[in-house]
Amino acid sequence: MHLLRLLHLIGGKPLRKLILFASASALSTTLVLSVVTFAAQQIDKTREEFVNLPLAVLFLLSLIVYVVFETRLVERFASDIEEAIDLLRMKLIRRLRHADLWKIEHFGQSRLFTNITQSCKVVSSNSQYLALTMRSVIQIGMILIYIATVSLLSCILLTALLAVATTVYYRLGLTLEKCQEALGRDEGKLFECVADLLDGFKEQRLNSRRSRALGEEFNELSLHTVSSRSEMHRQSWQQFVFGETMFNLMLGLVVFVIPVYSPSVRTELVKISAAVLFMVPPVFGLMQSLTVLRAAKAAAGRMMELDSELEDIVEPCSEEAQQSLPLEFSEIRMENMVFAYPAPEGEKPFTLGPLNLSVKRGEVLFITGGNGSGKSSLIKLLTSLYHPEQGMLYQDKKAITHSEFAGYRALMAPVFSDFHLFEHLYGLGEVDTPAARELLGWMEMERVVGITGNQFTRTELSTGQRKRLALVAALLEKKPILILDEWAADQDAYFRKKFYREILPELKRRGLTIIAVTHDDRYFDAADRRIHLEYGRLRELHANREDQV
Ligand SMILES: Nc1ncnc2c1ncn2[C@@H]1O[C@H](COP(=O)(O)OP(=O)(O)OP(=O)(O)O)[C@@H](O)[C@H]1O
Repeated sequence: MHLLRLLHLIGGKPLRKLILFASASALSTTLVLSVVTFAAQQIDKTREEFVNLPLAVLFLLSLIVYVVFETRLVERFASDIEEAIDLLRMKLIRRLRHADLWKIEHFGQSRLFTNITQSCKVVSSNSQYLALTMRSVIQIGMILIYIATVSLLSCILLTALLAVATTVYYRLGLTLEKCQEALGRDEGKLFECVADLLDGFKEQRLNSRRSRALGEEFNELSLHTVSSRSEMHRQSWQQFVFGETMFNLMLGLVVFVIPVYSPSVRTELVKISAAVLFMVPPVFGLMQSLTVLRAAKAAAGRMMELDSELEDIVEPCSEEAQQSLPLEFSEIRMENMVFAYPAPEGEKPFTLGPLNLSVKRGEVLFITGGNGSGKSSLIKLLTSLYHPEQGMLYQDKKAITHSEFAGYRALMAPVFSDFHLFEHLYGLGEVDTPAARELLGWMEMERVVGITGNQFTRTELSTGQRKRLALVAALLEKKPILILDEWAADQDAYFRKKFYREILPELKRRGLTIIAVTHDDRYFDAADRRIHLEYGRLRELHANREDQV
């Protein structure tokens, strides 16, 4: 079972301890039952008027043992399962951090997000039911043994009835689960519709026909959800009524059926009925936990599955085995690199290459080309985030192998076209405050945002402003190569000019190597070299002319 496999992550011992606590708790309840029925019998036999003190003490002791072990069981299980979830979650994040970009792009973000956040929550909030199941099963077993010591026939009949009841209850639970899944799907569609409404709020406000159609769609989906939810409640109630009925049937079996087949048992009917009544909490506990546990089990299964899938998409070389490369270099080079995107059957795949490109230290290189010509893909290849089908990357004479990717990437600080602005400047350690202040001033952002600790004071800004901050963050990394993908596209005319005429030359003067994807033909002369891409093929051009070299 996935939950137990999850517990195994923190070693086998916790499980043994849990079984021990569950057994002690179950044993003490059975002892309470024996003491109560024995005391009742004694009172009936001897007609004593005084309390049987030793029995009362034993009763209290058993109760104390029960409370102590039951509390320890739940506490222990909660902390063990949280520890196991934490281990698995850390493992997932570690794998995710080292995943191959191409594979992660095709993995499905929502699935990753749901599993790492939601599934952990489901397992965490429902898994205490595993402790309840464990304790309930042991307790039912002990009570049945107790009944067997009183009447073997009663024990056999009650066990058979209990087995049938549990099986049917479980099957009813499966139907209920299907209803819950259907409800989940319907609710998902409903939430998508709400998300559509919020994301496209402006568009729907400006178009009343679209707004009405969206409203009608929402009504239809909402009605669907209502009927799915009603069906789920019906099934859930049916399951509950079945559980109660089966329980009453057990009592009926004791009082009306068993005496017919075993007349000698008549004197013990009180004992057996009391034992059956003592079974109420564990039987209901078991039934309740079976339903809830299925959700926790499914969530734990999803996390385990994600773990093994992520194992397949991590880059082949572990973090520990990565070797560093010298930060000094005279050139980085792509040699005969070919990369093809998969294409639908019968269609020609977009192929980049063969690419041969050398970038010298201190050079400003512009990459130009039409939409879809392969510029961003080339950047991903050059930064070793995508892996080619053929060809290699070189740092000077050294071919970059899997174990040197981290060292090679350490040369570069990027601002991608679909950049993410981290509010925290992760990995910078102590921020060089004067340098940060100078950069913010340079980007004309010093009045808008500051840096305290190693965090921007705000990031809710316009796209152009956020890009300026992303450039500040990249420059604070103090890497020798700056990679920019259409950085100036969101800047106003004034700042675009400042970028090409002031910032880039100053960065070059400071010794940075700059590789920039750009469409700004007015400023092509700001580069030392320009390469142009057309349908994945590369041509080298003069920086300010279209003609081929
Ligand atoms: N994930 C993908 N799966 C399949 N094909 C893709 C994928 N991403 C890009 N492509 C294909 O690769 C080609 C190059 O894409 P790329 O993003 O590198 O172009 P680009 O030159 O950066 O374009 P733009 O100027 O529009 O940003 C595109 O024509 C597209 O068809």
